[in-house]
Formats: sequence, C-alpha cells, structure tokens
Amino acid sequence: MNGADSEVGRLETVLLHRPGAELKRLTPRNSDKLLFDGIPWVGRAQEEHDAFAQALRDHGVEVLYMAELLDDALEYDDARQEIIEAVLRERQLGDRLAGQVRAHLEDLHPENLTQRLIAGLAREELKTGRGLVYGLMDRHDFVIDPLPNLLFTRDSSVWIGDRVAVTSLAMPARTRESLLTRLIYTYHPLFVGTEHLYEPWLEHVEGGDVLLMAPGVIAVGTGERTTPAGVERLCRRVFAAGLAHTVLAVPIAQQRATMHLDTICTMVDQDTVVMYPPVAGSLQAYTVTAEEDGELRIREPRPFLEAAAQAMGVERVKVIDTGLDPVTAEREQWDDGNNTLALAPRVAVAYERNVETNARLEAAGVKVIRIAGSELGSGRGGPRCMSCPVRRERLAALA
Ligand SMILES: NC(=[NH2+])NCCC[C@H](N)C(=O)O
Repeated sequence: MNGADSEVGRLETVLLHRPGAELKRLTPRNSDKLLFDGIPWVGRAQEEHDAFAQALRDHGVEVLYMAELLDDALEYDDARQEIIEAVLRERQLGDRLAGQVRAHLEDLHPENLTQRLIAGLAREELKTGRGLVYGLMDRHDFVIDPLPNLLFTRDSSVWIGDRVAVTSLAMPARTRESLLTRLIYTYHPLFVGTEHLYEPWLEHVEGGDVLLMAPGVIAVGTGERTTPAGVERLCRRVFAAGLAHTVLAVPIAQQRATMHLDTICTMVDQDTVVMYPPVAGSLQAYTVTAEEDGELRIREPRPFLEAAAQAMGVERVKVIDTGLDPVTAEREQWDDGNNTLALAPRVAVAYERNVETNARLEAAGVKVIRIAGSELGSGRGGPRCMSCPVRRERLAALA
C-alpha cells in the first residue's frame, strides 16, 4: 500500500522530477525570485539527476517521474480544465491575453501542455498574442511562469500514513507546483482512491518541514515556509485521521539557509538524526497532542531532541553532527549536508561534496550512497528535497 510512517523504512517507490527546460529560463535577473542561487548548467544537472535516479533504482526503488504522470493525468478533460483555469487566475493577464492563453493551452496535446505548465511560456513564444498587455510586455517576460523548483518534489507533497498531504507552498514562485501535484494524485489511475490529508489552498505547509520521526510522531518546522497556522491545521488533520498521536512544532530561523526543517535535520535510522551542530542544541519543540474532544493540547516548549525522544518512546535520539569545525559545518549545511534521503535504516543518499559530513555518517555506521550535485545544488536542495517517498516499508509493522 502507498504511504509511509517514517523517514527510514525501506524505500519502495519515490516521486522525482527530472529537471528540464524550466531550468533554462533562469537568468541572473530572475533567479532570486525563482529561488535559485546560481544559474545551473542544465545538461549537467540532468546527468546528475539521472545518476541520482539510477542510484535509487540500483537499490530496488521504483522511480516515478512527475512529467510522465502529468501527461497521463492531463488526458482527462476535468484535469485539463482545472489546471488551465488555475493558470489563468495566477496573474493579471487582462481579459484579452487571458483569452489567447486559454486558446493556446486548450489546443495542446497532453505532453505539450505538461511542458508548458512546467517550463512556462515567454511572451515571444505566444505567436498569437495581441492587445495592450501583450504589447506592453517585454519579449522575454513570462506569460506563464516556469517552475524550476518542481525539482524539489518533497515540498509539494508528503505521504503521512496511507494518505497524501498535497501541501500549500509559501513562495509565489512555487504555488503552481502543488496544483500539478494535486492533479497527479487526483486523476492518475495509480492513485485512485487515495485520500488527501491536506490541500494547496489551506494555510502554508511545505513537505520539507515535515519529518516523520517514528510511527505516530511527526515533527513540523515552522519558519520561512510553514506558518504557525499551517502547523495547527496539519495537527488537526492528522489527529482527526488518527495518523499520529504527537506532533512536535519546531520553530526554525526564518532564513534562506534554514528554509525547511530538513535543511538542518534528517533521519538516518529509527532513532538517529543527522543534524547541524549550531542549532542542534538550541532547537525547541512544542509538543502537541489531541484532547478527547478533538481540541489540541499544547505543552510548554522544551529542547527538541528531548521532546522527540519522549514522544518516540526512546531513551534518547542519537545525533550525528555535520562536522565539528564550525566553518566546515556551515559550508556543508548550506550545501545540504544534512539533507539526506534514507533508503533503509542506516543507508542514505547524500551529496558527495559534503566530505566531512559523509565521513561522520560512515563513522557512525551509516552506508552513504554519494551522488554528484554541483549543478542540482544551485537550487539549494539535496537528496531529500528532490524526492517524495510514495511508499516505504512501514516500521509500525516491524514493532
Ligand atoms: N525541502 C527543501 N529543503 N527544499 C529545498 C527547496 C529549494 C527551493 N529553491 C526553494 O527555495 O524553495
């Protein structure tokens, strides 16, 4: 059955997005807004991504690609209409241009529509464009914005138990990603009958902030992306669905370096995290549980690792830190050293460049599968951000 109850149960199926033409849209003028720190060499980024996917397959993981699933979902008229309406609502194209964009999109084959929805549409590519808005736009302006961050599939959805939470992304440059993700989970035959735990129009929650610490225990970071109201909404939803007994709400600094909880902490074993030392000691968590009447019970904040150990029913959570030298640790944290993807307990995929962190993982008994990420990393995301586990072997079944 699809779903997951941990970050470390044997990974069976994963959802990836192979980067493509959307990355070719990045320029020094728009990269900030599109949330990239550099201008990737697209061909090399694709090679790196293919090697990542192959490493997963070599370990028995089934790899699903977003664009392929979207092609299938967009065979359904309802799916097409839904997403075209959403694109037209995105910005003020004005009536005339909106009508022309609608006609353009309605004419496209599913594969071409997928491409447009991901890679966007520049004014100069809309040959049928006419009217004032069209006339005033620069030829390189986007009529439909590209989605270079679709690469980070963990942010737009996260499976909790047997349900999928399609998240609500906080940055305007990413909002369409969760609509596309929702189309897949709603219309694709692979997912018929899947219940949705969360929807893109609710308070902001991003999957990179959600950590399934153990069956029944979920940590949720709140900072630049997931809002306090998002955490509260997610708590209500998971408790109502009986998917967790405890949620740990973890405030994180509202900075780019720590945009998601998974930039400072990921799990590599049932009771072991890899964590960035400067924050490891200072992170706090509010422990949230459900009262009988469904209301939330919130306990005073306490150190995250203590709160987690208690909720998980272990004596302590083991910590592998990302280097003792503070400068190395800071560099490797920025390069997603903490952002590992576990394929099973004590087996994790990591960027090869984080030499020190990987050595520490190995010294602690974790098998590290190294992948190249010099180009992929310019979007500030590592193996965990670039993957949405759709199916993991359940840990609860082992207990
Ligand atoms: N789960 C993560 N850490 N995702 C990283 C996302 C990076 C992306 N460029 C953004 O700013 O949104």
